Amino acid sequence: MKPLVIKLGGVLLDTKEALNNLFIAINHYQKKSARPIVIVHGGGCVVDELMHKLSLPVVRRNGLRVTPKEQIDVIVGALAGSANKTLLAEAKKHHLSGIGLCLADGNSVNVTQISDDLGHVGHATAGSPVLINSLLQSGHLPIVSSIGITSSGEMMNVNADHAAVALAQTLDADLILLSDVAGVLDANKQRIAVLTTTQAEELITQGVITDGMVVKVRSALEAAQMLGHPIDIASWKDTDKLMALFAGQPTGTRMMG
Ligand SMILES: Nc1ncnc2c1ncn2[C@@H]1O[C@H](COP(=O)(O)OP(=O)(O)O)[C@@H](O)[C@H]1O
Ligand SMILES: CC(=O)N[C@@H](CCC(=O)OP(=O)(O)O)C(=O)O
Repeated sequence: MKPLVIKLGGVLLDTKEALNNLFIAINHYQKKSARPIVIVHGGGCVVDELMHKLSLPVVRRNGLRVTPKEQIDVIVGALAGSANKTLLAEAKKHHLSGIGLCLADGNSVNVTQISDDLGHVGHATAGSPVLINSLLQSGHLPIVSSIGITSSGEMMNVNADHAAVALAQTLDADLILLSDVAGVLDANKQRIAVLTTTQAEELITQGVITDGMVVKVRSALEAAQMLGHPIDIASWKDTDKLMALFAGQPTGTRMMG
């Protein structure tokens, strides 16, 4: 059975009740289904809060955080440290055997620097499935942060949607991108049930899809094309629909590629 990669991020990491509900759903699903789960996470909000406390500037370009050399250490601390361990703690509380990893562990996702302009921001591509598959076979729940390391040993900050796509490719897995919205919304703020590449690019041009959702939508469409099946963008807030979502029902926006 194909593994299921679930991408988490955003304010979820700061929302105790929603995290609790999500892990209840993961626990129930793991008891009911033989399908292994892998979590990939970001934590842009956790990074923003830390930057604010440290009086460091937050600069994003096309949805990606500009990450100067002198900031990569604190960003690694926030994502591979605080955010990763927050999720690991939640897994433990729900009696799930979480293993905290980053993209570089087991060379699961390969990362190269995108450009000097963005600094320590990585482009992610599929790597080796060996480590994560062996963890899944022994009943663990891998929880993977979006921090990667280049072949020359440089730490890179990877957008977590990009990281999730690359990891889903590594594992030939199904992929769900969870966010704080019901799905991709149209100009009237209504959830769009199904979206193709052409429709999505029109909505981006019209300014209906903006900010982080542009990266998410393009990542999902790329993944749908590469994996050969649709990808769902859905809400972590819809607790009662999570089990159905994990089982393959479209509760958010189904991205067709
Ligand atoms: N058309 C759209 N539909 C839904 N959300 C959108 C849209 N355009 C912009 N957004 C914004 O994108 C956000 C989700 O992207 P992002 O903040 O990067 O999510 P996450 O941190 O969960 O990965 C939403 O909270 C919303 O503010
Ligand atoms: C390069 C880049 O933009 N990295 C992201 C990584 C975290 C992330 O993507 O978190 P969410 O999924 O919560 O948005 C950042 O620093 O915010």
